[in-house]
Amino acid sequence: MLFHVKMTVKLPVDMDPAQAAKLKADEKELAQRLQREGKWRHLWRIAGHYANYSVFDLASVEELHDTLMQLPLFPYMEIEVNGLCRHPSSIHQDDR
Ligand SMILES: O=C(O)CC1=CCC(=O)O1
Repeated sequence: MLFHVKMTVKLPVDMDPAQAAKLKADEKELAQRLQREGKWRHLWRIAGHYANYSVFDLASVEELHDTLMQLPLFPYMEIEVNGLCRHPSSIHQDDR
């Protein structure tokens, strides 16, 4: 199942810079592992925002929920999710 996810990061302005750097490094490590596993298909910065558009390929809504909750930055993100399905006019044979 494909999910389009918008993540907007809102770190507290008074967060300790070392804590923020650790959260970002941990987030990057997990994000790159999930990309290597093929679960986090796309990760795009939204220009001009501390936010991203991502596409996840996961087995279920439950797996999406668990994956998002594991993200180190989860407590500091606003997350919007939309499920994706094939468009009848799409010329692409697969969904990649
Ligand atoms: O910077 C972001 O948009 C949040 C984020 C997601 C994966 C990552 O490494 O950072």
